Amino acid sequence: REAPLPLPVAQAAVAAGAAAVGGRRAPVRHELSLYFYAKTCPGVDQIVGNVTAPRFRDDPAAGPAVLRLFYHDCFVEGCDASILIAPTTGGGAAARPRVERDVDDNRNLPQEAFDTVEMAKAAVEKSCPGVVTCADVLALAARDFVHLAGGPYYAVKKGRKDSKVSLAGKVRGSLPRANSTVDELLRVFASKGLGVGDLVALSGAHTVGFAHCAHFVGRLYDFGGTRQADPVMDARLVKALRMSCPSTGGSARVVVPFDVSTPFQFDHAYYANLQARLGLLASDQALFLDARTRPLVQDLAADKNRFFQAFAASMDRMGSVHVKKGRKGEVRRVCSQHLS
Ligand code: HEM
Ligand SMILES: [Ca+2]
Ligand SMILES: [Ca+2]
Repeated sequence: REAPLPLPVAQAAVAAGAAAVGGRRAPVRHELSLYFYAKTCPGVDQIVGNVTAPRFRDDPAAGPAVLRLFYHDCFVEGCDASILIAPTTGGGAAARPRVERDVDDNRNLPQEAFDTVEMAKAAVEKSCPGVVTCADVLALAARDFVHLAGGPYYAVKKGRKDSKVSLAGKVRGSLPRANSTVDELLRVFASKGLGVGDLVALSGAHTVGFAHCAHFVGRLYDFGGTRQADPVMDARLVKALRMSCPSTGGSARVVVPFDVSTPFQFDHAYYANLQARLGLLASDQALFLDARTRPLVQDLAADKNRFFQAFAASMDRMGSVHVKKGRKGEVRRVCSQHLS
């Protein structure tokens, strides 16, 4: 298969997301419900949809960015909108408490993702003031963007409370890195109650969106101290990526697509790319190299519908991680600020 190279180089874009392949059930957590707002805000899905659809049209980069935001929320202290709390300003940098967004792993989450959630929340507040949480709005918006990009439409359960805190210290160890091994990926996912099927399916979110050079440049010039490119990466891809990402002196703003064949379409091309050694991050390509995940990659590469089903099921599980209920949480009015 000829992959269309060289790659387009776009200016900074962002996103988040992933899916899961069948198999193991996550442990039962707090129960969310499709009908949580049936009496208090029955139109909530529609209201959010009225914001996400025009956003996708006007600024397609907001889609992957919001999907990634949802993932970064759920993996740190559960799906509680803790990621949305804005860094405080003034009072001197040393004095202010550091929030999740202050941590390196979250710094390049684009502002447009936060703005999109804030717009959807504002629309919901107009119809149902003080009722729907930011955590639920984020889950709905992520679903919408998957669907708008051509992915599956799945029902989103609701009833998450927003967090009362956002602490920088909670991020470390909760998010895998671009060079994580499959062992590490599995360990982090397991700590959220997610299994190997979830890891493979949710990683399929990298069928859309872009990454900054810093996350994969180590594979291009000096892999493991060899002064060579990662031998696993397709040589044409190495060449194309080197054009976008010089070994020194490149722009920190350059981004390249995860999926060289259909970067804007939510399809199952990600998995065929892994088979063709066109995975961008080491953590992506590793899913095809490891015997535990390779059969799942092959399975999803072969069947788009199976990927869509697995992704939807895993998004449901990821969206239920450590959900807060009752007085353990709040319903924020503005997603970037706690109530008090
Ligand atoms: C399995 C472990 C994962 C690792 C190591 C990982 C790592 C990364 C990295 C390094 C980037 C590039 C960020 C940048 O340079 O701006 C990225 C982007 C992205 N991630 Fe992941 N990710 C993982 C799982 C997930 C999951 C579970 C989802 C969602 C379900 C997801 C959705 C995305 C999306 C959509 C983007 C593109 C963002 C954009 O274009 O704005 N990722 N990821
Ligand atoms: Ca969170
Ligand atoms: Ca794609």
